[in-house]
Amino acid sequence: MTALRIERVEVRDIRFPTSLEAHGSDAMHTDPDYSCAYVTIHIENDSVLKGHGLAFTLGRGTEVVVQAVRSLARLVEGEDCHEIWNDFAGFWRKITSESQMRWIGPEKGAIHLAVAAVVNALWDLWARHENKPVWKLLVDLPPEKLVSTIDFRYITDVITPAECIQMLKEHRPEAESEMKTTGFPAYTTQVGWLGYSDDTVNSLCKEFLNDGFTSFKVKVGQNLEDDKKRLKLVRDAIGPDHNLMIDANQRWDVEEAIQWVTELQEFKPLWIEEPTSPDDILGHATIAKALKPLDIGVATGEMCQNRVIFKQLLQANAISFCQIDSCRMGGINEVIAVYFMAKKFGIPVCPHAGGVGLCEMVQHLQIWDYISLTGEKQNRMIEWVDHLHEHFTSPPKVRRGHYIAPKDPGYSTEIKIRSIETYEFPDGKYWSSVQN
Ligand SMILES: C[C@H](O)[C@@H](O)CC(=O)C(=O)O
Ligand SMILES: [Mg+2]
Repeated sequence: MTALRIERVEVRDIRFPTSLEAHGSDAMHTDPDYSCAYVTIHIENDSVLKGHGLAFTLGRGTEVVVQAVRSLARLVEGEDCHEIWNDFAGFWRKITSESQMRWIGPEKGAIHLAVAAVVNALWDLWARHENKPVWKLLVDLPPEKLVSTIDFRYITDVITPAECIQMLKEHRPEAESEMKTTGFPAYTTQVGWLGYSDDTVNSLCKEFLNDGFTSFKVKVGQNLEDDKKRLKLVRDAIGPDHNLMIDANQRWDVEEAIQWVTELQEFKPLWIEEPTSPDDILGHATIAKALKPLDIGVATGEMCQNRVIFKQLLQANAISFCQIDSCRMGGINEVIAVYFMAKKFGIPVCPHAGGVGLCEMVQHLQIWDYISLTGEKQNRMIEWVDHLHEHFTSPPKVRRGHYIAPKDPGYSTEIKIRSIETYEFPDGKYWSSVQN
């Protein structure tokens, strides 16, 4: 087999000025500029095959993740991709456990975001090399091979490689064709950004209902009376039978969360997302117990730093919905470990996708889950936000409120050159024009 040697890991700071129109705003992140550390892996003597990966950020601070990618690059450059893919868990452990760098994590924060960007680029490259979209690569890998990509350190008390291999289904061609035609259910957060006016919220509800959406998420947590008004507006617009979810983005203390959400029960939220600190496992468990009689579930995960936190959330009965994020943990290798654990605990995964490039990635993971792991759609949906897809070479397709399985090879993470030239920070055309 010809070697696929990694010549260079290139990383860029890309920032889109979404804060200008309050896109993506919530109770804690009032002015996000959807951004990313964007990685391109170049292969020696090959100008065509490249891998693209990203870690989502909110603007300021992206430079820290970019620097972290540069620090990791020396562990990646010069490696042969085939050797990485043959022992992906070993490579993952090498870059997450480097004896000096692990001190600035371990497996959390900026260094772990950098791991995600690099690891996701390696999966994109692998899928392109196989000429398949990532979901299909995941589906087609023999169970032993797929499971061998996971580093099980810290989770064997809950799940083992043998159990994961057992869980994987035989190939299901009918499920594949269903994903290519009907697709997987989506929900929208578009109607719920905190900085949007009531008129905008109202017209977006109508637009998404017309597009076939049946589940809607709204931001809460800044002001209780405003939350009530906003939720009444949305509930009236979508009707009593559609799903309404609420998201506080870590705004409250534990008791405050219980009281606030209790005040909102009349709007019948399906879940309260990120009620408190993402690190507070027992706090989530307390909230979940208190809200159970109200039939309101707890959802979290977009800021869960690694598989260990997810493991404990599941062990503690702290969540009813598990919200993996494609680039908060260390890329696909770690995310699928969480899918396996969620299946074992019977908790549905509803991936987080409010950001740039996240809808692009998580569709692959959830479609794999449906085809190969759980075969379930009940209580499962992929978040959809309609921002910035025009900057990607393979934007996701959402039809009648469903994600349609992507066809293009890779992880849908390649950003168009023109967009890079415009939005690279600080010297791209857009940023140099606003700074002058
Ligand atoms: C800052 C992001 O837009 C965040 O509000 C996204 C989020 O919480 C979600 O999509 O859920
Ligand atoms: Mg959220």
